[in-house]
Parts: sequence; structure tokens; C-alpha cells
Amino acid sequence: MALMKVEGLRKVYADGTVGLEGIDFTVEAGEFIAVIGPSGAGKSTLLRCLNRMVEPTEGSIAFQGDETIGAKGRKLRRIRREMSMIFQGFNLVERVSVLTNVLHGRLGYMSSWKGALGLFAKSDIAEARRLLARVGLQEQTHKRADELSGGQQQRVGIARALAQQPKLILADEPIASLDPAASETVMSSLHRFCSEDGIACLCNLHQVDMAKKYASRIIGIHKGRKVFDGTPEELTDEMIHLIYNKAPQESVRPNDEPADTARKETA
Ligand SMILES: Nc1ncnc2c1ncn2[C@@H]1O[C@H](COP(=O)(O)OP(=O)(O)OP(=O)(O)O)[C@@H](O)[C@H]1O
Repeated sequence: MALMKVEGLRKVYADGTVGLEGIDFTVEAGEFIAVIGPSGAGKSTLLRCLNRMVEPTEGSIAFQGDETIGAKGRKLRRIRREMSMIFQGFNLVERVSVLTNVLHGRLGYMSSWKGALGLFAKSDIAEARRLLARVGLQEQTHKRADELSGGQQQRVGIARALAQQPKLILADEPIASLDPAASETVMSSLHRFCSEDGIACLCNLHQVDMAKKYASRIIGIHKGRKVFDGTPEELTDEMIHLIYNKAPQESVRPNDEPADTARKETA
């Protein structure tokens, strides 16, 4: 069984803007997938629909065999804690310590009153410290999050995501705010930890070179439609041009389904 199976995913925003149209793909356990496409293509909408931060309009998202669309209460909480999110703007609580930010990754496993009071278990604190050492930030443990550089803050974001013990990490342009050196550190850390822990990752990226370097599979989106799904080797210059410059229905298959993909989906 695939870790995630997305079928016919469609999102139309309240103002009528079509964010996604007929998206189908599967994610296998441990796969590292980059999602690329021009600004406004629907990359963020896709990731946010997968964990229901954005409510999909139509379609199906099966995560570990459970339908995510329509899930509520405990079921939604369980789905979300096994699907961590990493954000472009880090989304740390700036005024609290680095350690506490990592511990926030454990909130989905705690009762809401314990979480509100910050009553973390000793084992969670030990694990958060271990994760901070893993991302090379043990010396920053007690600093306020906003005292760290952007690259360091994103490594806290990675440690927080790992604290959730997820099966899937959704990373929405994790390096868009970082300089080249910090971008490399963040991408190599994210890739290494996912690989070591068998975590799948869907990573939105603007940088095609980074997608080719780190992902085993690349999904290309143009105007809300999937126009490419293949390996880095299959992502030719022609395909890159297609993803970034031409609407599939205009350029590849007039009056037909979204452009053919370099690889057929496996169920
Ligand atoms: N809340 C919203 N209401 C209406 N339209 C929206 C909303 N959020 C996004 N959109 C639109 O949906 C489309 C897809 O946007 P999305 O942010 O998913 O693209 P993206 O590929 O992530 O872009 P970028 O790379 O610039 O972040 C765009 O046309 C965008 O303007």
C-alpha cells in the first residue's frame, strides 16, 4: 500500500481561483519528492490540501489507507501529527527557547491542557535535546528562537518536524528565505534525516538544481495541473521549459487531459 494516494484533487478558492485541477499521484514510504513549478502554479495549495490546512474542493487523499478529506477530531489530529510541516518562514515561536520550539512537535501526542501548560514528559525533553544535537544546534538549546540565523531557525524547524515522528514531511519552500550556503545545509540535513529515518518528503522548491540534486522523483505543476512526474534524469531542459513556460493544455495535448507525464503513476 502506498503511504499516500491522491486522486482527482481539486481546489477552487472562494473567489473562484482554481488552485489545483485533477491532481493524481502516489507517495511511497521514504520517497523524497520535489514539487516544482512557477509562482502561482499551486505548489503551496497542494501541500496545504494534503494536511487540510486548506480544504480541498474535490478528490481523495488516502494517507496510510485512511481518507483524509472529511476527517475530523481525533482522526484528523492523528493524521496531522504523522504529517509534519516545514515552512518557508520557519513558523517558530520567536520569544520562546529553541528547545521549547522543538517540543512543540510533541503537542499532537499530548492532551490539550498538558500542552497549554507546557508539561512535557522527560522522555520528550530528552528526545528534543537529541534532535537538536542531530541538527547541530545543541549549543543553541536555551537561546530564544529569534536570536538564531535563518538557516539555524530552519534547522529548528526540521528538528520540530522530526519530533512529531512523522511518516511524511511536507516542506513548503524551506530554503526560499536562505542564502546559498544555508540552503545547502538545510536541504542536505532534511534529505539525510528523511533517508535515515525512512520518512517520505514532499518538498516544494523554486530551485530546479536543488530538486535534481536531492529528490529521487520530481513532480512539475503548471496552472494547478500536474504536467511532469519523473526522475531527475527524465527532467530534461524541454520538460523544464514546459513546466515553467507553457500551459499543458495549450502546448502539449490540445483539448485533452493534462500533459502526459514522463512516467505513469503506479497504484
Ligand atoms: N487564499 C486564496 N484565495 C484565492 N486564491 C488563492 C489563495 N491562495 C492561493 N491562491 C491562488 O491559487 C493559485 C495557486 O497559488 P499557490 O500559492 O498554491 O501557488 P505556488 O505555486 O505555491 O506559488 P509560489 O511559488 O509563488 O508560492 C494562485 O493563482 C494563487 O493566487
